[in-house]
Amino acid sequence: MTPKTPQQWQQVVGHEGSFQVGDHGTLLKKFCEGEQQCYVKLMADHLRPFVPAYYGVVQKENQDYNMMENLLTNFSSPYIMDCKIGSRTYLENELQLARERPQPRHDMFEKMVAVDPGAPTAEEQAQKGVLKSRYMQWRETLSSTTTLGFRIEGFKKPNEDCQTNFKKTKSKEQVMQALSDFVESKRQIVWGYLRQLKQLRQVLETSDFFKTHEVVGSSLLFLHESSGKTGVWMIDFAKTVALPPHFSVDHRSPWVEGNREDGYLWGLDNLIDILNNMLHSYNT
Ligand SMILES: Nc1ncnc2c1ncn2[C@@H]1O[C@H](COP(=O)(O)OP(=O)(O)OP(=O)(O)O)[C@@H](O)[C@H]1O
Ligand SMILES: O=P(O)(O)O[C@@H]1[C@H](O)[C@H](O)[C@@H](OP(=O)(O)O)[C@H](OP(=O)(O)O)[C@H]1O
Repeated sequence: MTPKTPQQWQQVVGHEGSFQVGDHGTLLKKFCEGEQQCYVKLMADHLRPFVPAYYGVVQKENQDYNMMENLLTNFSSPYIMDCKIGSRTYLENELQLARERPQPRHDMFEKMVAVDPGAPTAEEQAQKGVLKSRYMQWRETLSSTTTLGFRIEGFKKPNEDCQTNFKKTKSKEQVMQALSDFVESKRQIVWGYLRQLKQLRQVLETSDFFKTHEVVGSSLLFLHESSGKTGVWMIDFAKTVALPPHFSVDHRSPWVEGNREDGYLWGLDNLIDILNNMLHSYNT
């Protein structure tokens, strides 16, 4: 592991308190066994260049962590964006669990009401709670997850606060507007991202890992700096699970319960199309 300096890290979105900055350009994420298994397999897969390097499990103050590469150390003054890829953000077994043991969540009710006071049903209003699966589906349809197969979770520019106000960014035009803001309408940056996303798509089509896994709730982390340097990595495999033997998905077909489709490639196709449109619009 090559020591890298300076050590810097900023979290754009995701659970608070899950991360710690480690030594030598590493990042520690609270241990999740499923995620560990994915990283171990990914280190031996064609996808390896598109994921943070994984260094194993470490313990700190009685907490286990997965230790990985802090991707920000490759950049001096990074612009950072997190896009959640796929047409679905919850696992099929989460739906099953919600049916068997419904547990209305007050925190999710509050988050829902904060965005749209009219969104909860009469029953949800009465119990001041919503099921997680219902909340996640509501978030998907409110944003571009259902219609485009990806959504912008947030971004951060150097010396500015994080922007995370994208829950209602849904139409192609709204998404383009937000992406243009992130890249500050710079042709070279869009071009760099497009090149890397197309490479990623090619590698995904040949990856054994991707062939055999349902990839849900995973993000692409976009990093660039004003010099024109760009990079894209797949992160967050906490809800990426191995498919049963001989079970296959094409990552593009619509999801119906039981088919395990995640819409990952469909979302990536749409994201590439949108960036292509942006590139052409900057020409004129
Ligand atoms: N390897 C990495 N290098 C640099 N930054 C990272 C890395 N992994 C994660 N991050 C930062 O942390 C944020 C959250 O990461 P991640 O999606 O893994 O967390 P999470 O808590 O599992 O999220 P979710 O709420 O989607 O479950 C990302 O948006 C990014 O800003
Ligand atoms: O973005 P929001 O609107 O804040 O909603 C959260 C987001 O969907 C996370 O992806 C999800 O964690 P998982 O991906 O791990 O399910 C979390 O569930 P949680 O509260 O149960 O952690 C939600 O609260």
